[in-house]
Amino acid sequence: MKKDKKKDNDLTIIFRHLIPELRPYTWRILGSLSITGLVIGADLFQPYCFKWLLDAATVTEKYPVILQCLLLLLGLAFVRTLFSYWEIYTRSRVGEAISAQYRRKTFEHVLHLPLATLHDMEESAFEHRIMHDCGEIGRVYVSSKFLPTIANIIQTMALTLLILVLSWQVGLVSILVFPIGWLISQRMARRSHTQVMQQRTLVEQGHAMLQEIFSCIREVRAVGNEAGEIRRWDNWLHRYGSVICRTTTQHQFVRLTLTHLIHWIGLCIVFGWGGWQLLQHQLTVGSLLALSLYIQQLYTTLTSILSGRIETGEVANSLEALAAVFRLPREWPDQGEHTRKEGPGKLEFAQVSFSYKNGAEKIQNISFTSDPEQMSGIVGPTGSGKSTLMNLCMRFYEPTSGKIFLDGQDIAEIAPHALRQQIGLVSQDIQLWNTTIRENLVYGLHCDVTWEHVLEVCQRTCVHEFVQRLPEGYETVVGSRGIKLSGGEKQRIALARTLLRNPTILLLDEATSALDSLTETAIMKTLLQEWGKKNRILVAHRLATVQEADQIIVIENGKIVEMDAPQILCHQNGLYAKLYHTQQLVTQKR
Ligand SMILES: Nc1ncnc2c1ncn2[C@@H]1O[C@H](COP(=O)(O)OP(=O)(O)OP(=O)(O)O)[C@@H](O)[C@H]1O
Repeated sequence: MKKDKKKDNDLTIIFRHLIPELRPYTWRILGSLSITGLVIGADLFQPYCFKWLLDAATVTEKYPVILQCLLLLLGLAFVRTLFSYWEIYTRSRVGEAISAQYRRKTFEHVLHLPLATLHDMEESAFEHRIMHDCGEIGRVYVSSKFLPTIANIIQTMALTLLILVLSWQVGLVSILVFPIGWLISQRMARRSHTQVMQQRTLVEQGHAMLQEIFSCIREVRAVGNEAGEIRRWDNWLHRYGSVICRTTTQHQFVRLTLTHLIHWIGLCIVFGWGGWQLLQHQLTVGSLLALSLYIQQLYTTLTSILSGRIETGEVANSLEALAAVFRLPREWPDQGEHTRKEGPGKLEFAQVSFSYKNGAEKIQNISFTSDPEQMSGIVGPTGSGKSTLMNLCMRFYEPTSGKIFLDGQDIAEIAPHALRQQIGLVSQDIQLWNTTIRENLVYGLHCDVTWEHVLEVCQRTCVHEFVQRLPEGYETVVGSRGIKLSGGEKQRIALARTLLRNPTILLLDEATSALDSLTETAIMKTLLQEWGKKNRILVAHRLATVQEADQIIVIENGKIVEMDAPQILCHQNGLYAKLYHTQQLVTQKR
């Protein structure tokens, strides 16, 4: 995902992108912080109890006070434990709610991105945004860093005040350590931002690689390249390992150094100065103990603030990555008319040209009309642009020039959502959901259909024929992407699924290529007779599939080279006749 050239400071990124998103959770955050306030209160009270206890033992020598202080401390410990549980719970709830809000928003946005945008991206990138980055923001950052940091800042201020009250000289000197720590952490935060970026890129590459290997597992097995893939994976592991090792070492080093160094320096100051004040009888033993406990607490909160500061790089990266996703323009509902009255389904291409991003023109100046009740066949050599034409009809891509009209209306003025309710596409690459055949058949149906109607369509598309032989019939689970079905079975389900939506225009892109001739003939008969009122456009390599078509459009290198009825074209000396005779020859030889 592209990033802006000018880099913002990570705190600026957090303020710009995260804070506005927290607004709906203001009350929940305030509730969580109030509980944190109770925990802080208990922490602040504890050293004072010890001071009273020690002063009672060394100065006033009152044993009952010691017992009272001990009871108070034990009570405080139990109450604090309860408050802490409640605090962690409310904080996690806020964090999870924010993650869920980001996940919902990102998922919804990605679902509405144009196909062209989705195809340009690494498939796993969006998955990573939704699963990792959204979790990073809410669960990791807000619940365990952002809210604790606010609490730590409040606690730091209270502690500073208490220390100053107990001994202002010790207080002032011990606070001086903070600016030094802040400077170190600012520097580390900048470096960490870059390292986190490297880490993120590597993680995404790893995800993409795994996804690719597992989706191509048949090919890996077929060519026996398991060793090659293991080498590729090892290579990634090696690169990832060294980046993680470097980042973790630096993080841990800074965190430990800050924690130990600051603690030690702080304690030396307290006991050095405090000891001297004790000798001068300006401080009691109880006050010295309370001071040292407060200083310990102060430095613990300070180091949490500082290490939290170093780790802001990670969440800033996630926020920036999500902001980049949100900047990608949506396909719908911003464009075109949302609802549309159904027409007869006349489709007209008027001088349409198209090129994929930064590429040569794959469709050049194409004009043709396909009328209702007509069957048009599109044929041509592989790579000539037939599927691209289908994609343009569906508005998966926009023509670079020219227009496509549906019943006289430019499809650029119709919202893709409304357009696609009228056009049914069965594409070459059939995707089935990993669920039952029944659920696959009715997937995405907007209108109510009876099971009898589903069965009727299944019979016409020869689905019923193979499903009834399956032990679990329509309740058979088809596996991931329909892996448990044959290519022809998948095609039949896809065809039935499209016909159930009852579109006005049917686009069949090699939709029967995997069927045996008998099944294909039966389905073509249905298309000709039962669905004869629809505008049907068939892309086919096998010319027998389109021999009953009213017109054939022959495409070569993105241009229409011939267009007429098949009976006429096969007697001309063009590309269609050449393809036709070659296929006949091959069939005769067999
Ligand atoms: N998403 C894409 N990005 C860039 N180029 C593409 C994309 N999809 C297809 N192409 C290119 O566009 C050209 C036309 O492809 P298209 O799939 O439309 O051909 P086709 O006639 O349907 O081929 P086939 O008969 O093999 O299915 C090809 O050169 C192909 O490489």
